[in-house]
Amino acid sequence: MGTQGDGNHFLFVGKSKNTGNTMLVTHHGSRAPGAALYDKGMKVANRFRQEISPETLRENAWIPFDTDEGKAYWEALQLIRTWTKENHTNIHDAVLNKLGTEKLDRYWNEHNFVFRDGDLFYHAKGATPLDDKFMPDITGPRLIPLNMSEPVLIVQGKTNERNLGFAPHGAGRNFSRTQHKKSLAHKTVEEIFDEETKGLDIRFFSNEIDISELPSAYKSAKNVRAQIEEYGLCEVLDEVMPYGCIMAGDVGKNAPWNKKKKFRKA
Ligand SMILES: Nc1nc2c(ncn2[C@@H]2O[C@H](COP(=O)(O)O)[C@@H](O)[C@H]2O)c(=O)[nH]1
Ligand SMILES: [Mn+2]
Repeated sequence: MGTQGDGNHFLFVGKSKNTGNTMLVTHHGSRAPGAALYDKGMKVANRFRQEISPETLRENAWIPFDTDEGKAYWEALQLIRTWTKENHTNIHDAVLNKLGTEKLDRYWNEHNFVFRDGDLFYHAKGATPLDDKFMPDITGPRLIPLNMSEPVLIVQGKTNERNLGFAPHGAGRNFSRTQHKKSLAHKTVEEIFDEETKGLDIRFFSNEIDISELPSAYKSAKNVRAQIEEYGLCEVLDEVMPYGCIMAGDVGKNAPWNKKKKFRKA
């Protein structure tokens, strides 16, 4: 609790285009507790698959909701949701405490999660819910990060015939991490970093640049924004103009948790 993990998890600081206020945006998911639930859930789902529909692929296994297991899984998902929100809140509170300041406002949103509308379950991979029916306890607009050098979009929207009540949750990757690294192999890591992060304060906790998290790893923010507009997916209310961000960095080279272990042993 209170840490953000690695990969594309980030703590982003920027300025509201509308008000000039400083804004802090954190991105991480359900992390280890979510992964543990997923593993357990898939084992249960696979038992149902073998019983109900052995011809269905293992990856497409499901747990029927009208069973004890289905209800328990849904409840566990809600617990994971609470844990995730609490973890974000912890990080935001720690920053406020350190700065000795108060927040003006706070809101959050979710993506890559399961949302329910009556008997329908929406697996919103790559999407963030706009419609309040998916998040009755929601308190503010939704957020769409694109990449570290682009504004985070603050959006709102209603269900329409194209969006099913969801907006894209980000830009998404251009290609795999390995392909991305290969495509830039003719440059040094430092060159790539300097070119892509000019004017920004980008920090990696491990002190190792992770080029697979730089803007070129993600789809063109301009295209994503144009498509949001073309298809009327949601309305952009404000933009958080980037100042900088902190991420774990390349933990393959230098994992902070390994260092901590050594320190504890010493
Ligand atoms: N503002 C930033 N946005 C980023 C950064 N790294 C990734 N991203 C965007 O967030 C989504 C997250 O999606 P997920 O499915 O991987 O959780 C991703 O699609 C990017 O568009 C960043 O450092 N700063
Ligand atoms: Mn993510």
